[in-house]
Parts: sequence; structure tokens; C-alpha cells
Amino acid sequence: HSIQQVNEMKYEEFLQVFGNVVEHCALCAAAIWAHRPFYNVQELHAELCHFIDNLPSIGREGILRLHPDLAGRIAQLGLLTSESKKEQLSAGLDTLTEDERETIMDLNERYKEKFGFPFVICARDNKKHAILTGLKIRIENTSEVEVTTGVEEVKKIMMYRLLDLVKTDN
Ligand SMILES: NC(=O)NC1=NC(=O)NC1=O
Repeated sequence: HSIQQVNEMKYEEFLQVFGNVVEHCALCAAAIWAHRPFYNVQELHAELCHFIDNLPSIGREGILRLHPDLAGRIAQLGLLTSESKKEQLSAGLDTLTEDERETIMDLNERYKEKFGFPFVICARDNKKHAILTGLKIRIENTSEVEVTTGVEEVKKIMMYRLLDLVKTDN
């Protein structure tokens, strides 16, 4: 879709196209449709970031809770969204050794136990070793730091998903 086509979309089509740029959180796209027209994909991304940043912390934590674990049960059951599946594959999470898988699952469980939301990282920016390192380092952070860090990763994931949907070579 060109940005011109995006700006002409009724909200139903806009939601069909952009409803999952934030994983399982169609509210974000549903809200910022009202701010069309968008000059380009960067502005569309900025509007979504602005909406997310203005949520109370309980809302931002909620956005994190909507994310599937990396190499988690949902992934093993083949129940990831198409976007998440592609992202987790790009990080090489389908090539984990049994040890690596056990370590990630254990760290994810401990992270969730500590924070009450999952570890979120942009899998298209981080291969499996960076993900393991990120888990080990970030689990030592405070909850406040991790809400902010996780949301910043959600914004990166969102940018990639937007670039997959909006043609920028106009
Ligand atoms: N917990 C996560 O970080 N999940 C994910 N990150 C991505 O980039 N895709 C996911 O599914």
C-alpha cells in the first residue's frame, strides 16, 4: 500500500491491514486511524508510538503481556501469528539446541515470575545469542526499566511490520 492509499482507507480496511502491527493489539491502529492523513510511514509509526507512550504504565505492561514468548509454548504448538512466526524464524529460534531451548524457556519463566509480563525483544534485530544475552542481562533490571525497554522493543518490531505493509519507494 502506498501512503496515499493508506490515507484513503476507511477504518475497517485500515484495521484489517494494520491491526497487528502491535502484536494482538488492534487498539493502537484503531485509535490512530483518526489522525490520518499520515505524511509517510515514519509519521504513521510516530503516531502509534505517541499513542503507546501516552498509555498509563498499566496499559504499556498490557501491551507487553500480549506478546508470545520467544521459543515458547505457543511457538512450539505452531500457534504464532504469521508476523511473530517470521520474526522468530529470522532470529534462528528454530535452530536452538536442546540446552539453548531449555535455557530460554527457564529464563522466560523466571522473567515473567519476576515482572508479571514477558521478555520482549525485536527478534529481527537480534539473533538467538543476542536474545539469550538480553534475557540474562535484562532480568536483573527493575520493573520500571523493563516496561520502558520492552516497549522500545515493541516500537522496533512495529516499524519492521509497518515497512512490510507500506510501500516507501514512491
Ligand atoms: N517475546 C517477544 O519478544 N516476542 C517477539 N519478538 C518479536 O520480534 N517477535 C515476537 O514474537
